[in-house]
Amino acid sequence: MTTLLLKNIHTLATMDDVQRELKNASIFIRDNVIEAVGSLEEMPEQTADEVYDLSRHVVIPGLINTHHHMFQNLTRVIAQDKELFDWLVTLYPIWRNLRSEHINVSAKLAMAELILSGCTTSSDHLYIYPNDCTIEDEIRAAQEIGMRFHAARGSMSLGESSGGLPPDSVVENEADILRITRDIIETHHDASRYAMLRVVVAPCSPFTVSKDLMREAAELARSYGVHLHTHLAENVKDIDFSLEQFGQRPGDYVEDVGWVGDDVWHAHCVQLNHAEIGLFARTGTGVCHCPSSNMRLASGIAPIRHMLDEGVKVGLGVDGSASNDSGHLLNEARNAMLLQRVKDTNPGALTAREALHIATRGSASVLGRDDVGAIAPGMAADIAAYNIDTVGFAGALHDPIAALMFGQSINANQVWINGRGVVRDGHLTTVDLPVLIETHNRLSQALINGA
Ligand SMILES: Nc1nc2[nH]c(O)nc2c(=O)[nH]1
Repeated sequence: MTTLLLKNIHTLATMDDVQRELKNASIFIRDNVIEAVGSLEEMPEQTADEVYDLSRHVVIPGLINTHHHMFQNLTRVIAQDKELFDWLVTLYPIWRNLRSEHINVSAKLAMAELILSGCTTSSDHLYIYPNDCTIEDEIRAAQEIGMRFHAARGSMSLGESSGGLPPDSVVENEADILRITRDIIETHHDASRYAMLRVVVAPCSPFTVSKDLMREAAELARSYGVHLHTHLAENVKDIDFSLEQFGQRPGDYVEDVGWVGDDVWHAHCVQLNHAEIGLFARTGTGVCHCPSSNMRLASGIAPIRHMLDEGVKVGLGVDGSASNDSGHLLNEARNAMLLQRVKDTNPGALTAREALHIATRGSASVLGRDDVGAIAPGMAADIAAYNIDTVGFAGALHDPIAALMFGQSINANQVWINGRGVVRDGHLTTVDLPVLIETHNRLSQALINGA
């Protein structure tokens, strides 16, 4: 057993059930679990195997990212001025040449970027499997870097010739998709508390898979008790496709194929209407909000305030790096807060604390986890600490928690995942970042050049 004591914390946002915010606080950790939170006198021991003085830090629970396409790091800033469908059609032929090494390296790069921003748990929606790519390429990446990971086994089966958006050359056979997804669940899914790896069943979107696959995927997921994830109602073209192809709005579509419930979360949901928001609230269906991508692709502004008021579970996601094109989760929370104010022309539409709540507790609930997202006894030791002696905090020390959201989106100085220090003094401890960046750039350049 090893112990870790974080003490003298300048400001601690616990995000616990009563949203406690503490000054001069301490956290005591045994192995991978938080044992105590409070003053130093309240800790079970006043010292530990490792002790950190965080008197110049604001500390929060590790942020949680509920939607990404990590392979897209290789193809950033392409199709810069296109909406979703045209953007995808530009990129599919480049992604057609992905190989196993691309998936592994880009996932590690994406995870490095997320962790440095203070994110400790991420999902990734990997939906394209050309050549020798497998989801195990990114599972390996998560294990190597030490990130808590929800591997969403995506898929595309509806090629252009069947009325779908992607070219036939990048889609898979549905029987293969279901067989491989079952194998991945059986091999890798860990349902236990503090699990570092879970599997999610995740056909890509209504315009890339058949309704049969959606139905069968839901049955498969439920037979194993794993979560379901897809894209939904991302922009107006997406709604038009649903009406033309299925004669249904997204709400009717997801009800029809069994994709509502507290084991389901949908990315984007920009264009959900009032009735559909009610459906999501009644059924416990979750939403991942991706504000930067929605701005980049001009998809619209998701009605997050309305969703929260109706009781919809809302989490946060950076989305793929080809439509964001950054994977900084703190910045995503900032954009969520600011964008909702624009939507509602209301400076109180989303507060800093609410934005932080979405990025921690909201995201945890969307992923179906009650062991991450808060700093409280019995929770996993996933913690991010930001140095407040920085230019961005100058003048904001009276409220460092608000400054994290309103101010410059900085990187974390220290990050622990499952009790393990993965960022020390601003540097990743588990990967050689300069080497990783160099390898990633070499692979990216060759992929974009069509080599
Ligand atoms: N933002 C994104 N939306 C998508 N829909 C879909 O089918 N693929 C994507 C994607 O990569 N990004």
